[in-house]
Amino acid sequence: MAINREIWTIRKVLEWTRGYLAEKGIDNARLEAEWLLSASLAMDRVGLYVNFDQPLNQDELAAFRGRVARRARREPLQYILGSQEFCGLDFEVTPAVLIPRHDTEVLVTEALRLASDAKTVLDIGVGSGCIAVALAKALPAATVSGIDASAAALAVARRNAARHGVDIALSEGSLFAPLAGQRFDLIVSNPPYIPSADLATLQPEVREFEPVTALDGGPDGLEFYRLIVAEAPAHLAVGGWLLVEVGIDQAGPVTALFAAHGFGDCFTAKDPNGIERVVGGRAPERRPQ
Ligand SMILES: C[S@@+](CC[C@H](N)C(=O)[O-])C[C@H]1O[C@@H](n2cnc3c(N)ncnc32)[C@H](O)[C@@H]1O
Repeated sequence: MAINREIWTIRKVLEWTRGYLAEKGIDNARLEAEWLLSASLAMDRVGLYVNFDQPLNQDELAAFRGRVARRARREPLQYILGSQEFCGLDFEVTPAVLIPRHDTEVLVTEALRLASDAKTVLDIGVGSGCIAVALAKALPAATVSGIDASAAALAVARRNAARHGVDIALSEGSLFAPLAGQRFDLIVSNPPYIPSADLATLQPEVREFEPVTALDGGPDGLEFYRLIVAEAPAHLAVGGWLLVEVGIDQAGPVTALFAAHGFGDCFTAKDPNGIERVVGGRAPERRPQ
């Protein structure tokens, strides 16, 4: 796309970009080229197909080139486009937040299956707000709270709550620190869970662009589960549920943590790829004081 005098139609731009992005190691290069061009022309993908022979003007080419260059450096498509769909809702994403993953939707599904009568809900590590907003939409009578250690992530969560017309009580702090004395019917969390030594092996989109504070789960990846499972009983109502997302091969050790802290009705649930993705359990019985 360097020769200025050439005529670059939508068809030609897409063909060139598919090849270029594929060379840079990007799967689904054609589809990504279409998303990037759609954003640059403010035209949906069907529009691209029906206007294949339309030439791009210099401004359109410049805007598109900038986006392609970012993607070629392996910046995630979602940060370039500024959004990601989750549970059928469109979320703003910036480099301050983890990009919502479809695998996480099973956490929302299980929470709604088990605790559809929850009146008070807490999401620890709220990030973009995807889980908290999806739960708030599905449980309009519930009061939903979210905690994150990152002020920048909370700003994104606040905009996503406003975008979807839900009220979420957002607080900055570590785990349960801002919540002394508060109890919830349902606590959910998708905490950082990548073992520290594995961070360097992640694909560049994740390793170089997503916030490390959303990924690093300590030496064995289980650091946050130890803290959350130990502290959750003091913040769960009688019969309340704790549900956490887990990484590959973590369901066993995390279930053991739940059992060691007296949780009942412990279960695991798989994501659509057949990987154990959620561990849950009910608040341990409270001993008389
Ligand atoms: C894996 S991301 C999950 C984000 C979002 N809930 C989702 O599922 O896409 C984990 C989140 O935990 C936050 N976090 C990391 N350490 C924390 C801590 N000590 N207390 C509260 N939140 C923390 C990160 O800032 C990040 O937003």
